[in-house]
Amino acid sequence: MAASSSSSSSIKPIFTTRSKSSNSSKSSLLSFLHNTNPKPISLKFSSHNSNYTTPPSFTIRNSLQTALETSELPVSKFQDDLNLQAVTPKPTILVSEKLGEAGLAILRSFGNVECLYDLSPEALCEKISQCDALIVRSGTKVTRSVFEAANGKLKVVGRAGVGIDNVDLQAATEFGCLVVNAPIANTVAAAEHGIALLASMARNVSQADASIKAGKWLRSKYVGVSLVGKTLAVMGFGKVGSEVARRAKGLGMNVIAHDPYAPADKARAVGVELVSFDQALATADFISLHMPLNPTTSKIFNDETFAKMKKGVRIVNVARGGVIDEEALVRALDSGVVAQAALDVFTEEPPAKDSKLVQHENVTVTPHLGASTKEAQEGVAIEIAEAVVGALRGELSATAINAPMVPSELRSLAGWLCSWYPEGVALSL
Ligand SMILES: NC(=O)C1=CN([C@@H]2O[C@H](COP(=O)(O)OP(=O)(O)OC[C@H]3O[C@@H](n4cnc5c(N)ncnc54)[C@H](O)[C@@H]3O)[C@@H](O)[C@H]2O)C=CC1
Ligand SMILES: O=C(O)C(=O)COP(=O)(O)O
Repeated sequence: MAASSSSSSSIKPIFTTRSKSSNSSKSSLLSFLHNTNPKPISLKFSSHNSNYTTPPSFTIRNSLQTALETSELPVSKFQDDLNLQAVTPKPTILVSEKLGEAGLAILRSFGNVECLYDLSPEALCEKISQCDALIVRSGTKVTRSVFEAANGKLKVVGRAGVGIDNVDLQAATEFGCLVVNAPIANTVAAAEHGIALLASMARNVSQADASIKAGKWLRSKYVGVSLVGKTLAVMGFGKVGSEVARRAKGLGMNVIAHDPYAPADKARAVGVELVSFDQALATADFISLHMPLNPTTSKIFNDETFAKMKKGVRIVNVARGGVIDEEALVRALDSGVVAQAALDVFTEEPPAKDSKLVQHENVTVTPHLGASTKEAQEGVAIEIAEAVVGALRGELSATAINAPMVPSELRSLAGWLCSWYPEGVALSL
């Protein structure tokens, strides 16, 4: 494939585009074709070194379809030529973890849906080469091996939730696979779970519950601490963090937040003061974690940072286990620097049965339930199904985490066009 910045008369066809206003509702993977730059740009492809001899995937055809519909070309000529509608097969969508019915219904109306919930990593790699899209939650690791095994067929990975730390984004991008998530629908559920853990930790609810079921009646052992008037540091003032802050203020807490990227006016609007990381640690009676897991936040809570906390601090984590050095947390609990922790998430999920952290008497745990309400799961399922179907249709995704599709699609499109037009093709924009 060769690309040049000038057009050539020996090359056909020339795709020109209509003005943006002519079809504003239709976004496309080829939306960059809607170029308002008066200087024409053209990409020239020739078949000389193209490896593409097979017809394009449905995604490419859908993108091309959209491009044709929004162009000034005599569409029928090309539609007849390319037989876009007739050759489009139904995509295969693999759902590897439990997804709400409403989302599955949307997916089924568009493609062939296979729900296989307990695939081993090896079985996933074996299956993936037959799939156009994969939908996961937090339990499926979408590793480089998965993208390698997909052999170019996998076009979209949909994360039915927020955190995308279980998807190798670098590999996805390299393999031309779009990753989309569902960032909105589980925000309130996660915030409510954070508040549930905060309150139950402060009043020893789970320990007291276990003791009474074991035949004990320990009223003095389980005297708790009050929330009102205490300082809560929200670490990560995004969607979940800000909802936790709002609710904590309703409980009479003094709320501060640390987030290097949060706008001060957003915090002010909730009545929250944005502070530095160290200031948050030094001031807080309670710390609630709501940042994503990434290389910057990995084990950001460690021996050094626990040492900066107020003695007797209480920590809630509904973000990701990996933001805490779990061995350091055990040490901090043993020394009393951390009085209690309430954890929904763990570095390894599920954690080992004999995990010192999980078994610690001052630790309350739940099995990654932050997003697990009926309402949130229905919402997330719809949100991710719409995002995945949109991406497969060739539409530009509002929740794309990476954006590898344009070059990849263009390469595939170029190869395919070259197989139809061996003398070469120019896209004039
Ligand atoms: N336990 C569960 O079931 C759930 C867990 N989550 C976790 O919660 C995280 C947050 O979710 P949302 O609030 O929806 O995401 P979000 O993207 O709206 O908020 C994350 C915030 O963290 C901030 N941040 C990034 N690096 C930071 C750092 N080093 N220190 C402090 N703040 C930092 C960002 O600026 C952003 O404002 C997700 O990434 C996910 O891992 C989300 C939903 C459910
Ligand atoms: O949305 C998130 O980031 C979550 O952690 C929710 O995870 P889940 O989809 O319940 O496995």
